Amino acid sequence: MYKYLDHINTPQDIKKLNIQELNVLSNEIRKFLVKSVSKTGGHLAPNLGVVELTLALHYVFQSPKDKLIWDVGHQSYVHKIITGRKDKFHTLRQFNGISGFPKKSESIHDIFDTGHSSTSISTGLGLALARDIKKEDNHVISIIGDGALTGGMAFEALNHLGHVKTNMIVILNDNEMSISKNVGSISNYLFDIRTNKAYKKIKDEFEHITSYIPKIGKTFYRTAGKVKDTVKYFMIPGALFEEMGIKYFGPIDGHNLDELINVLKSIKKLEGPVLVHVVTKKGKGYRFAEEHPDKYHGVSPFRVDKGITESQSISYSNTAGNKLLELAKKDDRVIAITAAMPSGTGLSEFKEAYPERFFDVGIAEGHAVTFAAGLAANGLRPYFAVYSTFLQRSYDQIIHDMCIQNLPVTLLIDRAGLVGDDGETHHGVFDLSYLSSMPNIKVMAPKDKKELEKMIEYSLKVDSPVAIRYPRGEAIVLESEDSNLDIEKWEILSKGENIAILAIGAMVQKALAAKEILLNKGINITVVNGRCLKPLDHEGLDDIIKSHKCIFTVEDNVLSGGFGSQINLYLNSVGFKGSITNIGLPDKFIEHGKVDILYDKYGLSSEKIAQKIIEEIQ
Ligand SMILES: Cc1ncc(C[n+]2csc(CCOP(=O)(O)OP(=O)(O)O)c2C)c(N)n1
Ligand SMILES: CC(=O)[C@@H](O)[C@H](O)COP(=O)(O)O
Ligand SMILES: [Mg+2]
Repeated sequence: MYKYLDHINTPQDIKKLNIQELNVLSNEIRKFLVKSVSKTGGHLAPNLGVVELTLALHYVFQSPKDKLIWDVGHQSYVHKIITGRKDKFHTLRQFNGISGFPKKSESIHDIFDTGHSSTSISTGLGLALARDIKKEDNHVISIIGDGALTGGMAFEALNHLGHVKTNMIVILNDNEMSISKNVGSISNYLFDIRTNKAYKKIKDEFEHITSYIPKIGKTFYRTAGKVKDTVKYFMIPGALFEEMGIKYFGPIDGHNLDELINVLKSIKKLEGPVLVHVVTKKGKGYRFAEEHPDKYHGVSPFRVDKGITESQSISYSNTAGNKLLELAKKDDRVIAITAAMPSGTGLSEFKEAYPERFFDVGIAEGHAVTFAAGLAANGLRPYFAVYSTFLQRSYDQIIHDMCIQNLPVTLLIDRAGLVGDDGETHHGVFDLSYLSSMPNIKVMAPKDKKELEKMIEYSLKVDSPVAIRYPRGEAIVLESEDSNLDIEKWEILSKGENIAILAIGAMVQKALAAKEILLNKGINITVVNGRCLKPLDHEGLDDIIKSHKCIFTVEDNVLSGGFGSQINLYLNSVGFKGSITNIGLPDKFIEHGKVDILYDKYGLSSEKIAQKIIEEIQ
């Protein structure tokens, strides 16, 4: 089928090919990627952009002795394909299949597990300094994208690297894209480097003039040296990195295997830290992805000849974005913030409508929270829309900058609960636990679309931090006549006898379906929408325990510290004598796979909830 790819099983096989053959192999890998990812879904455009770069790295270095660390890791598919996982590639991101990110458990060539951004230089530096201490001999290579370089941690690591000056290589894969167009002053700086055509001409002229200087006199020579240093800041590509103590090489064409291999071979011999600036095209080789690298960053299954079809359904993300836009029209204090995910969080239209009140801060979730707190401290009403898993980066900022000062920042926490295919690094299953332990913040989760809208409206009326968490995907609308106008009060959705399920967020729908299953078996239970976790609706709970002796709590969060834990604490404090059973996620990292498969495996499907209730009451 494939002339070269069929014979590539280990990185050693790459080394047997010449440049011409490697170029043919690159084309074959692109075909393979498009065909395979069109069936499984996955991060297509980032991988199409790094085919030659990955081959060149494996050609020049000796993996796994030399350590390749992929930042975020969403662009490690080519690396996976040539390190023995080509035959399993059709299982990518499927339950029990290979992961969409590097996993040490999968291969000796995967050095470090990733999924979150901007960690590769810190990891690499740790590996390199451990190597030095243990007197080992290998190369450490961190491959970081221009988007990931907007994350503060990357700069903390460069700061450290330039100081300790150990042997380490940083490959900066610059495709001008984060998920959307990359933003920020560093991104502008890289753009200037890439496009500085005048640089070479001016540099040549300057060197020509200064070559006469020794004949003129020492003083002038010294002065000219200083001028040259100053000019360097403006003229020499990568001066920023050079000044940090890191040798800069580039920009290099990341699709030219000859050039890539030659440069990598040369820098391999150098002492000290080196940064190689490689310019690539995201989506290269597949027309649709080249034209819309943002839309092809991560894709669901699609037809290769037609490209992706965009979903027509309204997601929770779009619901939140639309509601925010509506509020912004009426209230000019409303500000929207994203950390490099404007479209994923439903803010694209807000960005178009109110560019002056929209901020993309780059992959900088910690900064986003403190920045929002600053805006709130000066009277504005910032909304930070962020995936639950990435908000973990802001734990201290939420406490120190939002909650202690009781500032009215609202966190719109998208992708809460199980997210599916991205797996353990991306599930948003800790937020209820860590947020509900913080004073001053209100923590909510809507059962459906209408309730999300209501919560966002409510957040604008209160003068304190608010966190609203909602799941990935289509926004459902549940039938309910909510007589309760107070969103902090719980809602009784169905009245039964003696047994009550208290559910939160996406689990309310599961609880209602479990109730139907039980009704068919002659068991009539109460279902409560526990939409506000903090403050906890004590009055509502008091009423429920008056008439129910068996309480079940259901949440798509870890059991430890979450919805059920908070209810247990309260029921203990009032001396509840009945039984309480908590249903939620266990104390382990949850693997990847379709959400419904995972719900079922971890007891959160309606069938499993009903089954658990039957077991407990028998
Ligand atoms: C902490 C964190 N925030 C956000 C994300 C979501 N995310 C994944 S890839 C990506 C863009 C990365 O851009 P870049 O590093 O340039 O890689 P490219 O896809 O362009 O190759 C973002 C924002 C993440 N993985 N981790
Ligand atoms: C690699 C990464 O972190 C993102 O690309 C993430 O996979 C996006 O997830 P969604 O598909 O839910 O937007
Ligand atoms: Mg990029």
